[in-house]
Amino acid sequence: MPASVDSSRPKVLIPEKVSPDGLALLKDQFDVDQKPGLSPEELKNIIGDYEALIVRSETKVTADLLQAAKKMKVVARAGVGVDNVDVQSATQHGVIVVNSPSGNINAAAEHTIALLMAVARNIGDADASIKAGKWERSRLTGIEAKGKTLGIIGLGKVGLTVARIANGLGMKLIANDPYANANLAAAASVSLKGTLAEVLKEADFLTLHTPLIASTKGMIGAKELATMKPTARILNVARGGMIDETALVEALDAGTIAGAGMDVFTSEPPKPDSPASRLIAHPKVVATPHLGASTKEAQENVSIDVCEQVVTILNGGLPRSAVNAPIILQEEYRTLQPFVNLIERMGSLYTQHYMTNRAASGTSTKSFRTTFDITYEGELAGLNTTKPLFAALVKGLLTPITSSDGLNINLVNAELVAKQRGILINEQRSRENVDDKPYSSFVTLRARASRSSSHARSDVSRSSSPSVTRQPQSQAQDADQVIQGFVSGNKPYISRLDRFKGEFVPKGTLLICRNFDSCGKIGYVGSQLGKAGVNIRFMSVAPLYEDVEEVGEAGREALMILGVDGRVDDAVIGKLVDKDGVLEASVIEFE
Ligand SMILES: NC(=O)c1ccc[n+]([C@@H]2O[C@H](COP(=O)([O-])OP(=O)(O)OC[C@H]3O[C@@H](n4cnc5c(N)ncnc54)[C@H](O)[C@@H]3O)[C@@H](O)[C@H]2O)c1
Ligand SMILES: O=C(O)[C@H](O)COP(=O)(O)O
Repeated sequence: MPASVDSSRPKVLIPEKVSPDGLALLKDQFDVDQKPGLSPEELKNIIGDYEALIVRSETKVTADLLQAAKKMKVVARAGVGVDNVDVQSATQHGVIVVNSPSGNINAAAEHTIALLMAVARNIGDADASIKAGKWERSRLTGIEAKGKTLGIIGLGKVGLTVARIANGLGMKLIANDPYANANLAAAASVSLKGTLAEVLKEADFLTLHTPLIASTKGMIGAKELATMKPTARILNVARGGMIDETALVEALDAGTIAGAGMDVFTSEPPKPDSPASRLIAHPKVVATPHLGASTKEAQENVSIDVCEQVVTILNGGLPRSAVNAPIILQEEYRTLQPFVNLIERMGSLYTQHYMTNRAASGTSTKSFRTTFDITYEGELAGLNTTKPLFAALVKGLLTPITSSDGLNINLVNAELVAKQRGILINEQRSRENVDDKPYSSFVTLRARASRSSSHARSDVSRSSSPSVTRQPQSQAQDADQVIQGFVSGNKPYISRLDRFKGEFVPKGTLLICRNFDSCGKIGYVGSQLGKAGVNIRFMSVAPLYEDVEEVGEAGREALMILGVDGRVDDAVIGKLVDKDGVLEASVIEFE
């Protein structure tokens, strides 16, 4: 019987143009139907026959479509962004969504360099001019890349690749990425700057390579553009929405920014008369229609990557890049889920408390932590596998600083992701007796100070986004950072945060303040939050872990942990961190 009419073979539908290199991997085992140009209605009518769907960015995989996809096991996105897939609905239907987070890195980096050169040498303008029959040599004089400073915002996979190519062009490289790995940056000849402002001030070319997340949305607006050199040129091959398009058009008009190379826009394709359309039409702008990933090679890579994953899933395995794959397998769920939950929250608390959303009085210092020790004590030490706990830690550390579609950590890929980011995680087990405690297992997460990182036992290494920490004034700059927790009644508790002990549940929005342990501090914080309309749900005080006599009166501090409803914005934090108030405050969001 010919393969195509064997009704027992799973069926794969491809309603868009996807490179044939990956599709060849499917054809031995599955019936593959390529049907470009289907209307949403036609797609819905036939989707019920298929076990797998492979798309790029054009097909809208809606909740309605997934409802009709009764046999569907996997939706594969041949690229990174899954904005066109209703991932939540897929999860509800038990459909795994996979993507290809690395297949188009080089293409995006090379496109950035292409735009840089095009902007430097007026290529778009010159091309239009000569095609119009003109010969304008002096008007179109450009500048060279060699010797110029390239400011890179976001030194991840694409940013680092851009840096390596630009290094070959003789450019001076500077970058801002609070989570960048200092070793990888140094190896690429990039000098890391502590603030975005420093990069903006020095850059001759500025290129953006961050995900579009809350902290990067609108990160380059009128205020930031005003601090740049009037000769500076800006490139964006990441995502629309990070640059205020109206402000950029105004700066180009005013001559306070010299040019721009844009591949991505707030609305795609741009609506007529939108700020994106005005930017594209600007004579100082070279624009491309989201072509960063559109090379033959990148399309082959992403096609092979996702088709391999479709084969794995349809054969009952776990994919390497699932957007919504579980961290734990069904059979381990009951034992491990509470600890997966705890450890993911400990990782998230680490990143948010030490690296983001933190304000402190006085001068703060940033430090990069990439070596972690995680110790499992009590019953947990006897587990056959700690892989899900490891994956939960990597996920917790990285999720607060990555877009949901850029990094999908699961059981299969956690180790690889950690390795790519240069994070070392040493797992240790201790059978210390916890009989006298209200819990059976206990977890300690220790971020090593750089002085001790060279002694790290690297039995497990994974990636992590490097950390920038504003350290507490009273904490030695080279002290380890410690978080401890346990599970009781299936609920996660944090029991130690650095030098402070006190139990709290890592849930909802928490405001964590460090203060001198003196009268009036709780009242001060309560009154500032009250004025800002922020409701306090609960409050817990964590005193020093050490003997107070050892730290002396000056070091007598405590933590206040408040569960709050409502937004604690920078203005409120600014009021809290005050001589009458607290020494430091951070806002932590848990799902
Ligand atoms: N135009 C295209 O076709 C195309 C193709 C591929 C990737 N992309 C986009 O390029 C961007 C980068 O992709 P990637 O694979 O390098 O991602 P990545 O996750 O490897 O790197 C992102 C980096 O940004 C850093 N970062 C996060 N928040 C930051 C902040 N507030 N300030 C400075 N740095 C911050 C992270 O620490 C990380 O190092 C993404 O937006 C991705 O969607 C676009
Ligand atoms: O998300 C991506 O992978 C890139 O932005 C490219 O998307 P595309 O497949 O639509 O070119």
